[in-house]
Amino acid sequence: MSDMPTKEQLDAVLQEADLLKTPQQVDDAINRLAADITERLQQSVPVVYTIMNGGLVLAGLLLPRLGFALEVGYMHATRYRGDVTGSAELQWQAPPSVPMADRTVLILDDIFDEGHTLAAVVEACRQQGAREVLTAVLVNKIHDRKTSALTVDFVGLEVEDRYVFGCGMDYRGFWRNAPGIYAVKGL
Ligand SMILES: O=P(O)(O)OC[C@H]1O[C@H](OP(=O)(O)OP(=O)(O)O)[C@H](O)[C@@H]1O
Ligand code: HPA
Repeated sequence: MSDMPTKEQLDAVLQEADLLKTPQQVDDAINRLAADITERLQQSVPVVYTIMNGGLVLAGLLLPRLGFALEVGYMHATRYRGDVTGSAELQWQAPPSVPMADRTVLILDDIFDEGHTLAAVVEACRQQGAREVLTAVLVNKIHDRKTSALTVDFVGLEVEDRYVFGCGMDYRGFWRNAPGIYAVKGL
């Protein structure tokens, strides 16, 4: 990955970006996710795993809206490592933090793009003996380059085929904290 961008460059990225989803649209989507997940999982006492770093914002906003007994864990798997294109190989920087044998598992992530990351994580959960593995993402990116047959169980929002950031998603490691969902100018 290239050198760290300057503050001026980072500010310009946000200023020039296209706002695809407002903070209100994100909030409404997370309410819908919470209702659908509650209906499906409220009896299951699941382990809810966040995939770091991208899933962090979704987890923080979603978990308090789930009013049933659950356990929380995290894992850090990365394919992009701060770049805007993914490498073939998934790197595990932190393996799953809570045992999942014979449990219902819900995986939270920010974005389902080409699908490598979530497919690999779901496979890892199955190998560790999870009884059932469900997935939830804030954003599904619409294109025909999906690399896995995985169907995400709970999707908050759909976005067009551009490089997006905000609400957990980064541009070169930055702007995960942007409160809406933005597309980088020219990408
Ligand atoms: O569907 P895919 O094409 O596999 O892309 C989606 C994944 O890419 C991002 O992770 P990244 O590897 O950038 O790590 P991060 O969460 O630390 O940003 C994002 O958080 C997803 O986990
Ligand atoms: O469009 C994206 N934005 C941020 N992170 C990502 N990881 C995969 N696709 C994206």
